[in-house]
Amino acid sequence: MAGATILVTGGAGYIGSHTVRALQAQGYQPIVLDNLSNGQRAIAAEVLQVPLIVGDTRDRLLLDRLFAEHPIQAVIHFAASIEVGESVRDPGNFYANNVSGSLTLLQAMVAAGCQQLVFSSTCATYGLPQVIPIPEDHPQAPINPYGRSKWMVEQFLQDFQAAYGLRSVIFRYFNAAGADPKGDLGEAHDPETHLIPLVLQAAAGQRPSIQVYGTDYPTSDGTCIRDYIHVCDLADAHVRGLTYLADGGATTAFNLGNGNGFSVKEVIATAERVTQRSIPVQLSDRRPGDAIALVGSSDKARQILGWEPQFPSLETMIQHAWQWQQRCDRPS
Ligand SMILES: NC(=O)c1ccc[n+]([C@@H]2O[C@H](COP(=O)([O-])OP(=O)(O)OC[C@H]3O[C@@H](n4cnc5c(N)ncnc54)[C@H](O)[C@@H]3O)[C@@H](O)[C@H]2O)c1
Ligand SMILES: O=c1ccn([C@@H]2O[C@H](COP(=O)(O)OP(=O)(O)O[C@H]3O[C@H](CO)[C@@H](O)[C@H](O)[C@H]3O)[C@@H](O)[C@H]2O)c(=O)[nH]1
Repeated sequence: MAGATILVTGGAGYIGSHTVRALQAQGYQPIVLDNLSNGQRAIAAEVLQVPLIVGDTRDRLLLDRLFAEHPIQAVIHFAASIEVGESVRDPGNFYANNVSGSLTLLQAMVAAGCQQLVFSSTCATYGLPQVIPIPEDHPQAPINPYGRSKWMVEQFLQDFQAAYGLRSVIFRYFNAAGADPKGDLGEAHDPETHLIPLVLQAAAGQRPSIQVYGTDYPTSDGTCIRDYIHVCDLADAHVRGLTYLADGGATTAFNLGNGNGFSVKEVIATAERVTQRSIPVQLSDRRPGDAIALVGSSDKARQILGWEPQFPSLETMIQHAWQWQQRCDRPS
């Protein structure tokens, strides 16, 4: 499939931009559709020099035009609203963007005869885990609108395979972290809500402290536990997902994580070691919608896709994110 045109929705965002680079490295021709609500025009247009169509996944006329004008072999669908806390405060916008946007895209794909999709889902679809590490066949019972929005789309994908033959790889990521080791791509959200970049902003003195959301969880130090996965390892999995679909693979879901859980306090301590700075901490109430612990088994992706994370260490992820953070600090 090298040389094939791949539509990447949300390709100006964090995981999408790293995936565009991985596609380019393998000889694919990515084109990006992004409404720039949370993405960076300069990253797409200047750093990656990828064709960027500024538009929305809910715009069916635009999608029909894109499929008519480009020989799109497959779609990688990142475009979504992503913050758990915001989904609790404003579920309407979440469902409108994540559910309607995905449905509009799927219908446009069917109309255009494009039959292969890689979809960004999340470990948040599992809800409160009954076993750790979580396998893919764990019951899905999301506890926030964000997770529910992704779970709904996962169900559409089963129906779309049965009815229209549209096949999908569903990736349930754990917590994306890190940055391209080259140093020119990374997480650039404004405002930022994710733990590691916020911790590094506190280390850099750009914010007075890092707030720890909840210290009374039933974990060893009272703070939430997450499984962090390097963004370049996520990007590599997407390229493998395309190969799986091109080889005729049926719709299925894969976890993408490292299988190691780190508490919020452990992340902060690791960041202090990496940056050699002390990071002021403010203990706060729990954030609505947060699961206590999310750690996944990714054996299925290893076995079926031959995927093996290249940067499994949390220190390395934070090191790469710190390199990116310092580059962003420098005047260009
Ligand atoms: N970051 C994580 O840890 C994580 C974990 C699990 C799943 N995910 C999923 O991965 C995907 C990418 O996440 P990310 O962290 O790169 O987020 P991001 O916000 O950096 O990227 C999403 C991109 O989609 C664009 N977008 C949003 N709605 C759109 C729409 N309707 N039409 C066109 N473009 C739109 C945004 O402008 C942004 O560039 C999302 O679907 C997210 O739910 C992320
Ligand atoms: O200032 C902060 C920010 C976060 N946290 C905590 O750190 C952990 C991680 O939070 P965050 O980095 O916001 O990620 P999640 O809420 O776990 O969500 C991310 O990871 C999910 C998969 O677990 C994805 O589905 C989401 O899209 C993505 O935003 C959580 O326990 C938060 O409560 C803090 O204590 N202080």
